[in-house]
Formats: sequence, C-alpha cells, structure tokens
Amino acid sequence: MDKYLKRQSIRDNVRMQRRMLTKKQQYQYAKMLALRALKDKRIQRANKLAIFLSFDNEINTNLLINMLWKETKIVYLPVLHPFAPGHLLFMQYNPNTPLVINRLNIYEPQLDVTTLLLLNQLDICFIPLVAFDNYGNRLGMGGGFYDRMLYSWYTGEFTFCPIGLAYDCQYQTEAIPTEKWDIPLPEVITPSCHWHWNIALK
Ligand SMILES: Nc1nc2c(c(=O)[nH]1)N(C=O)[C@@H](CNc1ccc(C(=O)N[C@@H](CCC(=O)O)C(=O)O)cc1)CN2
Ligand SMILES: Nc1ncnc2c1ncn2[C@@H]1O[C@H](COP(=O)(O)OP(=O)(O)OP(=O)(O)O)[C@@H](O)[C@H]1O
Repeated sequence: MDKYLKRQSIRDNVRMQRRMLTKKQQYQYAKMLALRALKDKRIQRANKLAIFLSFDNEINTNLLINMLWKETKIVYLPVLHPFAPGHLLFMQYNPNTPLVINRLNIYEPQLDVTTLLLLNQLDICFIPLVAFDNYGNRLGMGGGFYDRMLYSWYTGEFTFCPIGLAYDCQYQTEAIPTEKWDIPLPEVITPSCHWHWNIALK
C-alpha cells in the first residue's frame, strides 16, 4: 500500500477504536493517565507545562490539568498561529482564561500576547497523537503542527521534554511508515505504561 494511504488507514483505524471506548472506560483511563503522569519526577519538578484540550475522542486531559493547577504549575495550551500557517503558539491557561473555538473546532485561549510562552522557558510539552509505535514514531491529525514544534527540540534549540499522551489502544505493533519531517517522541504515557526511547538529537 502507498505510504500516504497506509498512514491514513492507521489514523482512521485508531480514531475508530478510540470512539468505541465507553464513558466509564474513558474516565477510568483518563484518571490512570493523570496519576501515572504525576508519579514522574520531572513532571513533579516542572514549573511550566504545555498540554492540550482533548477533542476527537483523545484521552481526556482535564483531570491532569486540574491536578497540575492544584500543584500550582503554570499550564499552557496550543493556539493556531494567527499568520504563520501550520505553526502553534502557546498561551497560559488558568481556570478563568476565556476560550474560543478555532477553525479546527478545538477550544483555545483567546489571543493575549501578555501570556505567550517562550519555548526556552518550557519544561514539559505534553503532545497529542493518533498513533505511536515501538520506536516512538508518532502519527498526528495530519496538520504537521507538532512536527514543526518538535523540530526545535530535535535540533537542540530548546530543551523542553516532549511527552505524548494516549490510550493504550493507540499503540501500533507494526512500525508506522514515517516521512522525512516526522520527529519521534522520546516518551509516551498511556493509562498502563510510561514508554521511553533514546532519540538521538540532530
Ligand atoms: N487536542 C488537540 N489539540 C491540537 C492538536 C491535536 O492533535 N489535538 N493539534 C495537533 O496537531 C493541532 C490541531 N491539529 C489538527 C490538524 C488537523 C485537523 C483536521 O484536519 N481534522 C479533520 C480531518 C481529520 C482526518 O480525517 O484526518 C477533521 O477532524 O474532520 C484537526 C486538528 C493543535 N491542537
Ligand atoms: N518541520 C516541518 N516543516 C515544514 N513542513 C512540515 C514540517 N513538518 C510537517 N510538515 C508538513 O505538514 C504536513 C502534515 O504532516 P504529518 O502528516 O506528519 O502531520 P502529523 O504529525 O500527523 O500532524 P500534527 O503534528 O499536527 O499532529 C505534511 O504535508 C508536511 O509537509
């Protein structure tokens, strides 16, 4: 099968699997994920963390966000860049941040330059994904947003720690066919596992 079609069929498959989880499973898995994340020493020590608001049946991050707030961490969300297509900005998120729906139908903080994150200050970046494999290869929604963001980590420009968040069912036993712009993840946390890979930086 053509690589593009293979990647698309993995996306379709996993998105369907995620959709089939019951409400109870969704809640239990989200809770397990949050507790597992908070067991990690670097996450405990981190001060500034970027995360995302779940959409399209992604594992729910609200519990984790609430726990981070309770630990007085500073939390950021991705915002579609207003004039650099394919790029993300990160803006601070607290319980009274006004949210708007963006053109991809995802909630994001209203643009406010005063709460913009400088990536050199970021400690942890939690990353959404559709599928991952045994090498840390990541398949996203197909916008290339996080590949562009991860590039700055891959080249050593920034030293934040990228961590994918996913359900266990998003793991692919067969290697995901990669494209030259794909950046593998050094870590993924699922409800039942914390995966680590040694990724050689550029
Ligand atoms: N929660 C969350 N926020 C995120 C991301 C994400 O994956 N998850 N993104 C990560 O990059 C960015 C948004 N990326 C997106 C890229 C493409 C589509 C999109 O085209 N959706 C279509 C078709 C999807 C398909 O069938 O492949 C749709 O939903 O109809 C949506 C979001 C920024 N924020
Ligand atoms: N670093 C980059 N520079 C320029 N273009 C890029 C870069 N990374 C990805 N792209 C472009 O983005 C498009 C989507 O890439 P891909 O299908 O790998 O996205 P994805 O990883 O699934 O999505 P996302 O990262 O948004 O979750 C591709 O057409 C590719 O050309």
